[in-house]
Amino acid sequence: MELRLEGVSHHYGDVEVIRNIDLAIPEGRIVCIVGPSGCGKSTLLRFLGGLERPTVGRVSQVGEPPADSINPLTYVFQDFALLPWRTVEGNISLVLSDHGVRGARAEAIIADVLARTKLSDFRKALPKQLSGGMKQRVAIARALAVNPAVLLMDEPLSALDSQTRELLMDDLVGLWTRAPFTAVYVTHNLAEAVRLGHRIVVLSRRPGEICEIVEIDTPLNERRSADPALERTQNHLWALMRAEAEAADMELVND
Ligand SMILES: Nc1ncnc2c1ncn2[C@@H]1O[C@H](COP(=O)(O)OP(=O)(O)OP(=O)(O)O)[C@@H](O)[C@H]1O
Repeated sequence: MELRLEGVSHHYGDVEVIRNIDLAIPEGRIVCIVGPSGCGKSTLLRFLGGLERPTVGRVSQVGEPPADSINPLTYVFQDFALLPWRTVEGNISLVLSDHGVRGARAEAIIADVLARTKLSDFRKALPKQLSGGMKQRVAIARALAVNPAVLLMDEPLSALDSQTRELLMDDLVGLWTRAPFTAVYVTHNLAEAVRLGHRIVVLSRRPGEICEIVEIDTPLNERRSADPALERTQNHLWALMRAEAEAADMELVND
């Protein structure tokens, strides 16, 4: 299933936050959205997930979600959003039972996603017993459990230290390489974007318009952190964003 934004603009009251966005999220690809604070990245993600509607324009789903998809559009948030009183498996079983999936089918799904996210030994742990990286693995496992057509990820690694971010990026690359998924990945971090994005959408400061869409052909599992071509792409992205980020900073100060 593909997602499309066509001619999307949005106002909150008198404030124009998004202007004239046309964007496709192709099946089996990770599309990163980068841009300065307040440019409308999370708002776009809410439109894509159907949580909110744009003032102008169309958000559409093209094609069908996988037949066994339990929740076609699933979010992963920066703050993990785990229930502290439920174990790792309890957090995952809850979203399954919310969709009527229980018993042996739920057990099989939970075992599968825990194995894929290297959490099998932690199924009985409570969130407070886990590091930040492990908590985010649980959130990713929970999202994968519903076999989404599109994963909507809002700064999923921002709350983590840099080493943990590296490990989680490796995990996401491994997960995608073994079973390609479709994702929209909002981030401030350009290193994450060039590591994980097949397509990187650079937004201007508010109102967010598309400055450029950068495609990266290097397969995800061949991308290395010191790769000169990726560094060039990252520098190019930063050159696009720098003036916008500075101007956005000034706007925040003056708000
Ligand atoms: N529900 C709302 N009501 C009014 N204004 C809103 C609402 N949600 C977001 N905004 C404003 O819309 C603009 C875009 O917000 P959004 O959170 O989408 O930006 P962002 O690019 O994700 O920001 P950041 O990078 O800081 O997370 C901001 O100016 C924000 O204050």
